[in-house]
Amino acid sequence: MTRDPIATARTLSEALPYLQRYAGAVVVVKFGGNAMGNEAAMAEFARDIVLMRQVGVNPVVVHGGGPMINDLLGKLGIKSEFVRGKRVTDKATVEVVEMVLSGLVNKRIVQAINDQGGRAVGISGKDDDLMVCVADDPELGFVGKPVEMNVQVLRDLYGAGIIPVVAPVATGMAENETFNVNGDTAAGAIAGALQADRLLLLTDVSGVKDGSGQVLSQITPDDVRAMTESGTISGGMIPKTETALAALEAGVRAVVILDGRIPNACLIELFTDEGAGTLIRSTEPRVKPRGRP
Ligand SMILES: Nc1ncnc2c1ncn2[C@@H]1O[C@H](COP(=O)(O)OP(=O)(O)O)[C@@H](O)[C@H]1O
Ligand SMILES: CC(=O)N[C@@H](CCC(=O)OP(=O)(O)O)C(=O)O
Repeated sequence: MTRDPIATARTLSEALPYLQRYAGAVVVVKFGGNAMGNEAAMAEFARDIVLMRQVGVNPVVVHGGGPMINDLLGKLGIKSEFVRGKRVTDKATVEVVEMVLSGLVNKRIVQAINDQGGRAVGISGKDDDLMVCVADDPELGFVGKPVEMNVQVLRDLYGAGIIPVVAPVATGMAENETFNVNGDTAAGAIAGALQADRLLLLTDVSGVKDGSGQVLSQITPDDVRAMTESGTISGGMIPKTETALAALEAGVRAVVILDGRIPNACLIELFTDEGAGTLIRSTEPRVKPRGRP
């Protein structure tokens, strides 16, 4: 590929207001299992995260790994089903979930970030009691609903220049209890507790689509409620938009649902005029701020 050095320099120059705007910001990024794709996509994601850290953003990565859990459950001959976008989780399943999320997937992301020159440390919701849960719904078994968040460990990590990578597995109120937490739910709870500037939910669709299949560039919580009522928002999009509304309620400034499979998705959203995906925020129009606030 031939590169135009003038265009490269211009791109960097145009990013200046956004670099200034996001210096010191806390950005929680949910990396879904479907967005992880192949090794190249993983490396690309890791590079974006390292670049964010390099320009003074404090990224916190929260990951999923549903397809990877399905793989191991399949090999072990354990069946599992989903109810309203969440996996019904019995004792055998929760052990597999913890193995896959806290082990395989978490360490794969940590390694990818470190390979790009970042300093990533992988933890789960159990570490330092980051996320304490109760059962979400008796029908779902060991699926957790976060009720107590202890996010100081994340502040300590990013304060020291480290990129925390969080597996959505949590501890319960009783001793020796383990909960499987939906990755979107975990990311929203963490973003809310940190009062994050942005929550980016990376998935495998280009954003929230309207009835005719067009991606909407910005919607309000009222739009989300109306679209859920009418059935325009359904399936796996429900936990995402529910998470978005809860996060906004908790004080997160804006939530973006975007396609993690497109190259440099996070950078496009944070550092370009166009942005990416669907921004969910209360009322203000999608006008990117110029320079320091
Ligand atoms: N209005 C909508 N706009 C976009 N996607 C939607 C909408 N309603 C339902 N969906 C579905 O939600 C899915 C995304 O959720 P999911 O597959 O659970 O993502 P992930 O695995 O990244 O968490 C899309 O693939 C799409 O099929
Ligand atoms: C309760 C629940 O559904 N937990 C999810 C956790 C992983 C996840 O959220 O993965 P994605 O983001 O890749 O979908 C699960 O067991 O699949």
